[in-house]
Amino acid sequence: MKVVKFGGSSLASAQQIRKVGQIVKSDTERKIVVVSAPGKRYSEDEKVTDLLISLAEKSLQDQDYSLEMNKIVQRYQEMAEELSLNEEVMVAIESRLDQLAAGDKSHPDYYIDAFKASGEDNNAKLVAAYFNQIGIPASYVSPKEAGLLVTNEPHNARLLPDSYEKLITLREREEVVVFPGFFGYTHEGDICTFSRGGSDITGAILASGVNADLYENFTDVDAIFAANPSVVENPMAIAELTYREMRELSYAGFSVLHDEALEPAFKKGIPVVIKNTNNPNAPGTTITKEHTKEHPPIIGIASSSGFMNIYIEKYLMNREIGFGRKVLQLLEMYGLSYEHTPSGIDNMTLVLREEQVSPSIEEALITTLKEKLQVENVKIERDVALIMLVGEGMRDQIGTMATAAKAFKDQNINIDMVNQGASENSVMFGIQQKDEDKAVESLYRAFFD
Ligand SMILES: Nc1ncnc2c1ncn2[C@@H]1O[C@H](COP(=O)(O)OP(=O)(O)O)[C@@H](O)[C@H]1O
Ligand SMILES: N[C@@H](CC(=O)OP(=O)(O)O)C(=O)O
Repeated sequence: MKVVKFGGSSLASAQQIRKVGQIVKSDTERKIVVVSAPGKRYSEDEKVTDLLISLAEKSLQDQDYSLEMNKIVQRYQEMAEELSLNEEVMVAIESRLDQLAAGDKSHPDYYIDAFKASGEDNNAKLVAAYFNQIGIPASYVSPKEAGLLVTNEPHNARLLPDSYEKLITLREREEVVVFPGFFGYTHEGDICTFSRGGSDITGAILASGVNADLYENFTDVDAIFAANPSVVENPMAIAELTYREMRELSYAGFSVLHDEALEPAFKKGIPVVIKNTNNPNAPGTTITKEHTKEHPPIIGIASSSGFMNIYIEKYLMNREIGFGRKVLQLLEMYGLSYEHTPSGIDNMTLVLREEQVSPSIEEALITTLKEKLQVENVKIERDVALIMLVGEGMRDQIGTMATAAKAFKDQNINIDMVNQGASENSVMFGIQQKDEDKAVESLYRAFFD
């Protein structure tokens, strides 16, 4: 049995949905189909999820949201008409949107999440109707009915593991299950979505829940490339990579697969294949436990911006028992999560996502570090990008650092921070955001050309 997820780009128009129908029809093992909301049809187009967020925000402020509502309804309407679906589908979609607009606004985050989730929910109803029309017996199944339970964290929910007890029963369905991605229900019955791009997570959860043989993730590229194709021209396609490598690459910017989508598949050892809806015969990229084929020592180069460094200096820091704990406790006190903590003898750098740290939190943090922990120097650097060189083969390769350092030097890029774990699966470089693309291009040339 295969679980198949189709991303927003694969479901953006009637023409794309027809391709999806053919892909599902061509393999009877494709029994569970997870769908995203309609994505972009062309680069300047709007994703339905983004339209739903602006609609909900306007509605919360009692502003006129008719423009967004019309655009959303029109997106589904055009697809339903072109696919010659009967009126029932559009009646259900429009009445759900009206019901949401009239919903409880006393908890804005839940109000927004219910709207966000409707993008996938309505699309699943439409796709199920289309499958039946072309002779694929199918039914829409809601996360509530299937028992997909999540934490009470709007915009950033996580799966509650007891969901698995019920999800296994999806295996018993005769017909193809069409399941909306991106959200689940809390124990209290509220809708909470995963973070953006989270339909990939739903696909992985269902694959794990039903013990699938394969999780196929259909998108709009032939493979995962060794570098982001919008930064490097014609990057090399990766035939195979491990969960560990993919986890690091998707964390650091390979948006083609959500980084949280790997854990459920990894735990059960279910292989994941990335494939192209527009070219389904291309072999795609397989993500597995171990490499089975020959592969280069560096498998990919990813980059991600929006980080900040908090550099802390205190003489004899290395002798002070509990200093690191106290620093991290301070972060906890301000509700901040940290990404990395490279350190020296008398200094420590905290790498954080900068969107969490408002100027007032920054000021309070500096004051507390100086007053409570007697830190001598605190330096803040914003607009930091992280560049990640990933590859399990790096371990047995001499000279990786030398090649990377030369690539940075050739482009006159200053390295602010280097972080390499003992596992030697990856090396991370902190640089200024303005140099991000230049750094990826230069590293790509150094390792792949
Ligand atoms: N290393 C990479 N390899 C392939 N695609 C990448 C990579 N890094 C970023 N991408 C981008 O990921 C996109 C596919 O992901 P996404 O937009 O989430 O698709 P979907 O709509 O199918 O969910 C590609 O179109 C590509 O621009
Ligand atoms: N529609 C949601 C969830 C998702 O996974 O979408 P996509 O498959 O288009 O990345 C979003 O835009 O975040």
